[in-house]
Amino acid sequence: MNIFFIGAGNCTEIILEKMQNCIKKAYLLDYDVEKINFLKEKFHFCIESDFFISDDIDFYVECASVEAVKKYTENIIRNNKNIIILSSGAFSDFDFRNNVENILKNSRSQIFIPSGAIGGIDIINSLKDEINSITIETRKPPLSFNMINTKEELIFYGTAEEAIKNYPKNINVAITLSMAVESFDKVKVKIISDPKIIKNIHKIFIDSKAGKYEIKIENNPSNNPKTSLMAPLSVVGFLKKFNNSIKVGV
Ligand SMILES: NC(=O)C1=CN([C@@H]2O[C@H](COP(=O)(O)OP(=O)(O)OC[C@H]3O[C@@H](n4cnc5c(N)ncnc54)[C@H](OP(=O)(O)O)[C@@H]3O)[C@@H](O)[C@H]2O)C=CC1
Ligand SMILES: O=C([O-])CC(=O)C(=O)O
Repeated sequence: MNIFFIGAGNCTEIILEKMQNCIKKAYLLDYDVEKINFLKEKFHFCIESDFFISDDIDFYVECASVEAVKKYTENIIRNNKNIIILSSGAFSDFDFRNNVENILKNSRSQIFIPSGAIGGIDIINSLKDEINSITIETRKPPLSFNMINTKEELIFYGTAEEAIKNYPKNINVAITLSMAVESFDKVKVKIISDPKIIKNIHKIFIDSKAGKYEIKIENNPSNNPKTSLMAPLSVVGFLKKFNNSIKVGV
């Protein structure tokens, strides 16, 4: 398959590594030419590229930033191409979300938001209308927040929308949950900078008419300490099972 990557950083490198036997051509766009050159050297099927739309491309994959999602998605879906988005935080912007939904009404495109650094989206998909409350508590080492606190510190408590405004590279997971719940008011977010841990830990508490659920995820970080290794692996998992005729856990 041919993939256009928006962003040539940490997640893109991991996806390329894991998908190298399945990718024919990987187009790379990034502000940083050195990152592109590094990946071109490592994976010979990589090609530096400006943004373009082509029938040659099977998937656009965004592994860059909230801002990049806002810059490129509308063009991609106006042209009936599919995109996988990791920086799901972009969807907390009402105008952006609204425009995308309107364009999709007349487009054959699909937007795929992987579960990224969390799990339990299957539970939410099943219970959506039954949920009374949902909270995510995210705990990461201080380095992820460019902090040097020596004691545990609650650095944010509030809505998912406010959380992603304050921490656009650390809490996309809260917007992924909000998209799954189809409510931007319901998901409450706690963010803790914790010097005692080396993992990125997400706890999700769901109270619903069908039952109570607590999901704890202890992620190893990737080379980017803000980003859990599971986030790019969720894209790999999705791409590998996309063409399967039997889909499990849908
Ligand atoms: N949904 C989820 O569960 C998760 C989502 N994420 C998100 O995934 C994204 C990728 O993470 P990761 O690979 O670790 O990040 P990296 O910083 O390693 O790589 C992102 C690359 O994209 C570049 N970039 C950003 N915006 C643009 C743009 N508009 N045009 C061109 N290049 C751009 C960055 O350049 P520069 O450094 O100069 O900005 C950087 O080189 C991040 O937004 C992260 O927050 C991460 C973890 C979990
Ligand atoms: O990788 C993680 O653990 C979560 C993350 O950065 C995000 O949601 O933006």
